[in-house]
Amino acid sequence: MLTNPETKYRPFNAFPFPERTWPNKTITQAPIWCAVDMRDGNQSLINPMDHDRKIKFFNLLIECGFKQIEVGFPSASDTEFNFVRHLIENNLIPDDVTIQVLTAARPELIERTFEALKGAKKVVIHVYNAIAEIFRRIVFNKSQDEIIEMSCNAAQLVSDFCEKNPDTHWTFEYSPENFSLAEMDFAIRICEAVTNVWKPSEQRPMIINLPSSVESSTPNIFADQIEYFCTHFTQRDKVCISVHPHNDRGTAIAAAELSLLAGADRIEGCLLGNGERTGNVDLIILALNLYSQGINPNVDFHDIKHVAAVVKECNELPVHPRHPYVGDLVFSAFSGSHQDAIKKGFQTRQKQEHSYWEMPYLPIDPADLGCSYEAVIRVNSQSGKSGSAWVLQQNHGIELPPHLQREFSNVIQEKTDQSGHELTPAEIWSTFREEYGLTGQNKLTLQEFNVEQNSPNNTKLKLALNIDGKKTTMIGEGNGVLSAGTAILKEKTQVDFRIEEYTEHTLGKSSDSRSISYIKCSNKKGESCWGVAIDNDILGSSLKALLNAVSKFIK
Ligand SMILES: CC(=O)SCCNC(=O)CCNC(=O)[C@H](O)C(C)(C)COP(=O)(O)OP(=O)(O)OC[C@H]1O[C@@H](n2cnc3c(N)ncnc32)[C@H](O)[C@@H]1OP(=O)(O)O
Ligand SMILES: CC(C)C(=O)C(=O)O
Repeated sequence: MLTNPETKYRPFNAFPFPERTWPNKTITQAPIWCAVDMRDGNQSLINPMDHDRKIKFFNLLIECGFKQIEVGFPSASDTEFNFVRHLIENNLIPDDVTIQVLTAARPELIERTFEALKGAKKVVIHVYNAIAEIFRRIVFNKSQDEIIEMSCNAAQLVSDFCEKNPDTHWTFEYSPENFSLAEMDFAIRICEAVTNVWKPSEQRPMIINLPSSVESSTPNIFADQIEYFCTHFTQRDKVCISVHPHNDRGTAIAAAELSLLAGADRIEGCLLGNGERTGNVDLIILALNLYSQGINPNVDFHDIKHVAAVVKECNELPVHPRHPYVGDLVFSAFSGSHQDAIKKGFQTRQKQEHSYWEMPYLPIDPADLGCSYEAVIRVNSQSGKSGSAWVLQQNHGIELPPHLQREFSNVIQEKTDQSGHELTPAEIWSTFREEYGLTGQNKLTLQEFNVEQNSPNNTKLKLALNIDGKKTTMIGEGNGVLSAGTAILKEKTQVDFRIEEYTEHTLGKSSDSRSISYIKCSNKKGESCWGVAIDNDILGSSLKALLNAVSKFIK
């Protein structure tokens, strides 16, 4: 039996901070990014990355334009240690990239970490220890002062190692782990103490990284914590403030964005949000959120499918089809009213005078991420007339007349209702061809024709037809080719019909483009049929479309 939550859980103990200013701010520029996939991401994998997967991930992060990359926890294992050595010894770190490594505040781990870093050009040396009350009590059994002493001793040791390795450009980073669970004044006190040991300067800059190691509150509270820290930390101008949001409540993105309003300069996270438990904040989402607001994120995801494929391979984890910007379904509309709006959006875009992206239901242009427009509309039983019309337009250049869109949509609806499945573009195309006579398997097929224009209002047409396999030649007259054809077909088939609608256009833009004609005929019983045909010339396509429509009246 479940216990009542009120007897088991307590609400987050937020602190009052009415001086907050972040709600009135907006984000105007990208933060400094640090990708921690190869450390925080890696430590959460079922099978941590081996050397080859790490190299692949490192190269991907460089391709995407990350300039700070946490490459590992060198004291954790030989794989981690050797990987860092491999990068340094083989000169694999571009000059504009700084590697970052993590160590706990333990002397033997710090020593091993510096061994791994010998000969590196630029390094962020990142030290952490947990500071929240529950960790002080349960994990360390230490008082606040003892925890400060542990951090400062570690900071001093790090500083000594840096002094001994002056050829490397060092940046210090300190993370008061589980900052967001800690008492704010204690977090500030411990960071002031570490800063006093490190004495940051231009030569030895310092980052204070404020993690929500376990996300435990709503994102506005995290933003308050960040603003409180930034406004109460006495050496704010000497340090870069970084955040490291985890996603336990599913709000890491919001927490990261609000923390930028609250004063953070830098964000640590992972591609696709990999990381401990529910993951770290997803850097792809954050960057593309900025991009779609007209802010240059300073990282490049122009081929998002490639990025996702490498991340999937290295992490051995799947990507959810609804994952923002990346999932297979995020640029696809199945539902009719969405499809209609998107189709109209693309039509409007061809005529619009400005270049801004204004597209119903598509907050970002899929083409900017290397995705095609083909899949923005997919067809199932939730779809409407614009769905199948879009598929024909995108794949075959076909511009269905509005009434035919409606009629074809009913045909497709019947199929999707029956099958319960999506119809692929190939299935939609073959249904269209069968339905409107484009397969060439009709009662009436055209062999040859000849047109004589006797006067502006008199056309003589000679048609060589195949009717149910038998060849017949007939002659008829009318005020145009279609009326002459109608006269011939009425006589030959004994069907009393008339042409209700006729449209044609070229398929493609070159001089040898083919023509497509659409004809709707109705008979005395009030039945109507559409025929469609494609031919090298417009007379051929219109006569064939007529035959295709009339064929349907012949049982
Ligand atoms: C929030 C984070 O993601 S922090 C990063 C966490 N990442 C990892 O742990 C991955 C890499 N880690 C490892 O491979 C291993 O933990 C190692 C090799 C580094 C260390 O392994 P071990 O020596 O077995 O230590 P273990 O992992 O059990 O750590 C627990 C000990 O470290 C202490 N400790 C934990 N964090 C810290 C810290 N930041 N600073 C100082 N001591 C710490 C604990 O109090 C405990 O000490 P105790 O045994 O005296 O009680
Ligand atoms: C080491 C720190 C930054 C960390 O990974 C966390 O707190 O989640």
